[in-house]
Amino acid sequence: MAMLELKNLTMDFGGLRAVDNLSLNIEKQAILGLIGPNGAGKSTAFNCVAGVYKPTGGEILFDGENIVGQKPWNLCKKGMARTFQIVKPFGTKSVLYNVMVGAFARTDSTEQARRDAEEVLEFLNMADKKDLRSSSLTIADRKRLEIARALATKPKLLLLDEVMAGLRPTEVDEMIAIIKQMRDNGVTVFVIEHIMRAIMALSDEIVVIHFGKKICSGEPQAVACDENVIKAYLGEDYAAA
Ligand SMILES: Nc1ncnc2c1ncn2[C@@H]1O[C@H](COP(=O)(O)OP(=O)(O)OP(=O)(O)O)[C@@H](O)[C@H]1O
Repeated sequence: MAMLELKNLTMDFGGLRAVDNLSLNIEKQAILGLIGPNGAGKSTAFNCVAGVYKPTGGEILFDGENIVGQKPWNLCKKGMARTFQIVKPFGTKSVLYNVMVGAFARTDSTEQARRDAEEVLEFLNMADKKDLRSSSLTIADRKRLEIARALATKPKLLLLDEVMAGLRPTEVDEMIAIIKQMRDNGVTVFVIEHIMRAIMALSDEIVVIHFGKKICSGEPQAVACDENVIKAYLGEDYAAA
């Protein structure tokens, strides 16, 4: 059974159809990349999956259960976590405190939350930064902190929304390695990303949307050569490179 299945997912904002009959499957422990031009409907699709929006049509099966209409905190308890495009930690609080907030989704014990948070920070190579104020972190570390907060909730499915935007090439490489490691540890990953090099290196499968509709899906190499994808998103320069 797939970890996540979208069946004809549709989301209308008044007269605007932001997501249009989108269907896709993410197998357990796979990484699926969702790409498309600005305004294609990627974040809206994420927000439907994460329970922020109630879709106007279709079904969302999370580990076999139709979760349409369930609230984000319920979904978090069931094992879904997400990061946000705009990173907003509690800036005056320490890195550790911020990650413990995530860990409290799973436990009422402060000691347990601290242990879980420290373990996650260790995994993300941020253990030495745990006492720093979050507002003092670099962009790359803020992105890691965002992932740490999500990971501390112990998700089965992690939704990553542009976690590589603004990173330097070496930081992108580190992030790719971290995400693959998370997958190897058992997490299924649904990722939105504009950096093509990263999405190509990461994804087992890529789905491309344009005006809310799926225009292509498949293995990264095949998607990158698809004529419709080149026209709608990648451009001729990418194809020639
Ligand atoms: N809350 C909202 N109310 C009305 N329209 C919205 C809302 N959220 C998104 N939209 C519209 O839905 C469409 C899809 O937007 P969305 O943010 O999902 O695209 P995206 O693919 O994530 O874009 P980007 O790559 O720029 O983040 C756009 O036309 C956008 O203006």
